[in-house]
Amino acid sequence: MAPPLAASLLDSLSPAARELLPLLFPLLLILLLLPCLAPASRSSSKLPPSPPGALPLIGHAHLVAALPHSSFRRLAARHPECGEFMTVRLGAVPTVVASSARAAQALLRTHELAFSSRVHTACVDVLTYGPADVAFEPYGERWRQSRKLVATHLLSATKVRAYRAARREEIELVVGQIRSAAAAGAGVDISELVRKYTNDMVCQAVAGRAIRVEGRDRVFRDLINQTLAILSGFNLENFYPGIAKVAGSVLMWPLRRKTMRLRDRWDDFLDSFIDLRMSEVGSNGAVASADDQDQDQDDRDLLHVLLSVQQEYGLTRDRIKGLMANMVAAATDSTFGVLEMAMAELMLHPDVMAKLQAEVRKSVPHGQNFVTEEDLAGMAYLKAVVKETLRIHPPTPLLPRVSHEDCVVDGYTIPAGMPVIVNAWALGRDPALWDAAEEFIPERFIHAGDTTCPDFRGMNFQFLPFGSGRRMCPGIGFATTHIEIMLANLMFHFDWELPGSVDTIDMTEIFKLTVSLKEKLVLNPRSRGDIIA
Ligand code: HEM
Repeated sequence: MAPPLAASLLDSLSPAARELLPLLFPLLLILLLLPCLAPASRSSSKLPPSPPGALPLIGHAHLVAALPHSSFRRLAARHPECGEFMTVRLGAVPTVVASSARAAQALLRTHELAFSSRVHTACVDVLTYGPADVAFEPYGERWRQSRKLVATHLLSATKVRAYRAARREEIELVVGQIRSAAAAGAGVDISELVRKYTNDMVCQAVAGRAIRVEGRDRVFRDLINQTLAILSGFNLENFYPGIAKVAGSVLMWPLRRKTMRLRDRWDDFLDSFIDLRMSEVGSNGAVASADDQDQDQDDRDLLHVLLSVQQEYGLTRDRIKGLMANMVAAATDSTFGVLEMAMAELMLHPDVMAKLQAEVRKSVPHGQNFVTEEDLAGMAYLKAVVKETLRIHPPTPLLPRVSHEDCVVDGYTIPAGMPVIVNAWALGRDPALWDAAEEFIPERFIHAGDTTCPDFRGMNFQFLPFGSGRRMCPGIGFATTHIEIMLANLMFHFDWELPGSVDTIDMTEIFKLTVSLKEKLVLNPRSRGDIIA
């Protein structure tokens, strides 16, 4: 999953390492050739087929461009023998890519347990405190415990409901900002507005309202951006683990130093929250801030809950930090990406936008000037628009797993420890499974009474925006509630136009583990002043 690999590799080297390169080269060559000189391993002959074009040293990396989901689909389509499963070599690492619904089902359902871990590297370990989070923690008892904690105390339907008032407050702020822009005849940066909204909401749910004080929400966003940049950038360990092991201290020094500095910033930031809460610990050992005392139990943020069960669950401080950082990072860009893409698609499809606005405006009782979460229940077209956005633009286009035991899948032997990727983006656009697969047509999700209409809860393998199986996303309810209520209000309050100088929307994507638009989405709002008091 490299940006053009050779260039990134050179960029990542320190000046000293670049000077050493001629000396290191023979060593690198021996390390790279070792697998070729060794007798073929028992299982390698049974790996899925590889597309042609692999080069010495870099394998298929030159064929994988900045949008790996799109490159993998192109490779699979060009070489029919690779259409379901293929083995691509990224640097020295063979990786199995699944590109069909049948292949996804084989990995994520039939052999679900064998593929329920994730690859992690030294950088991931540093940034995830171990790993001590949910997303990178290897499958096992500790992962189960962490997942249960966040599923119960952050992501359950009751908890999501408890943040209804905070959501409303946040959306009213956004609507107010857009209304001011509309009055001034100015454009609004939708990308920035919805990114801030999702980040603020998840930060509040994780660390409480104090997050907004002194611009700390901005610090959180910056930390997430830096973390995603490191995790999605070039890392020698991902492509040449052998070399990284032997010569890593020289070659990886710049990246390790950058990662450690970032981790120090995470530490300072998260420790400040934890210290503040600890200073509020009551005499009975229970964590209760002045704010919390009159808070409903369901309204307590994740940090509060983690501290109150710290002893019972044996949670270390690092684990608490790992879980907090993971929730904010996993929630922000994915949720924001759907809102941004939905608005972009609606602008490109004015007929869909008009139909959605009509549904939303009709569903809100006369005289009411805000779409409430109760109103959402009747909005079938809104839900279809969100689903269609998730189908055609899944914000996490690749589902990364690793096998933790040798496993025979469809006649191929995938050895323990091999990275496996399900290309969820390709599944959602497979012309064999979807009519007019490249078109944005929300109606495909609202055939009245049709129970075959695909759902995104992990059982329809042509539609996996949230993944599938025990590692599937635990944040579905949290995400869809935040997306639906914001989108409905954007449709209710405003009509939308492209800025005068622009005649279409640039849908070019950028990939940083999640996908979003490369250029920010700027639109001109027009207020529906007749409705708003
Ligand atoms: C539209 C928004 C979102 C999308 C499309 C999305 C998608 C995904 C996907 C595809 C995975 C990998 C699943 C797999 O390997 O099968 C995942 C994992 C995860 N997501 Fe989400 N996600 C979203 C929002 C959220 C939110 C709001 C949270 C939490 C507040 C969250 C927390 C997580 C966590 C913790 C994992 C790791 C689960 C594990 O490994 O056990 N996500 N998400």
